[in-house]
Amino acid sequence: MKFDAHSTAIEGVFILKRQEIGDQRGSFSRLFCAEQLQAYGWNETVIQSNMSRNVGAGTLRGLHLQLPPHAEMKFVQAIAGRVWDVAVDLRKGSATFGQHVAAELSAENQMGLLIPKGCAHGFQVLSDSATLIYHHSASYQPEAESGVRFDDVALNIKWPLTPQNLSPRDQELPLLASFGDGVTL
Ligand SMILES: Cc1cn([C@H]2C[C@H](O)[C@@H](COP(=O)(O)OP(=O)(O)O[C@H]3O[C@H](C)C(=O)[C@H](O)[C@H]3O)O2)c(=O)[nH]c1=O
Repeated sequence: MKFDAHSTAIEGVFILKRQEIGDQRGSFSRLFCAEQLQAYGWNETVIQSNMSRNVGAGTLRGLHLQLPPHAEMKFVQAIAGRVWDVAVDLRKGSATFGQHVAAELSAENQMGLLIPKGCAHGFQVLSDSATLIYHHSASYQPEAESGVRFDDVALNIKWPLTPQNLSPRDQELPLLASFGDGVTL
């Protein structure tokens, strides 16, 4: 079983399509493979895996990242429904600082987004509900949690639907300008 990888405009952000093998009983697919993902920069242990269950088209979570020394890589996949998944480059010295890439992730298209340290992640639900699985290379450290506002004009993210259901925290996240010239990793 192999992941079909596609690079993006942001270095280190990859779209990885998992393989699904079906038969008369249903199907089998691999959600993570350390050996294969090394080729796309994942050279650390999976420390935590999380599940995000979401209801309501338009629901938006993010854009979040953990700051050093707890910066983390994430591999995000949809196992039910459809989301518009976004990564924003906040790395100091990156040629794409402040830029973002987006991809539709769904149970059907089997796509996942590999997000390197120093990039913020967020998504918007496109279906009535959606469930995401995350693999993380670091543990959750609330004191290291940061993020950038989903509607910051400096990011110019064209969310497909009217954003809904944002948490109070997400509504108050800082703007890109507050990151100066970026996160030092
Ligand atoms: C992320 C996380 C959260 N929590 C607790 C903290 C809260 O009590 C509750 C919900 O947390 P939060 O509102 O931060 O969840 P999301 O807004 O979905 O955050 C996630 O959504 C964006 C899009 C991401 O990329 C991150 O994985 C993550 O930040 O779960 C934990 O106990 N462990 C965790 O790893």
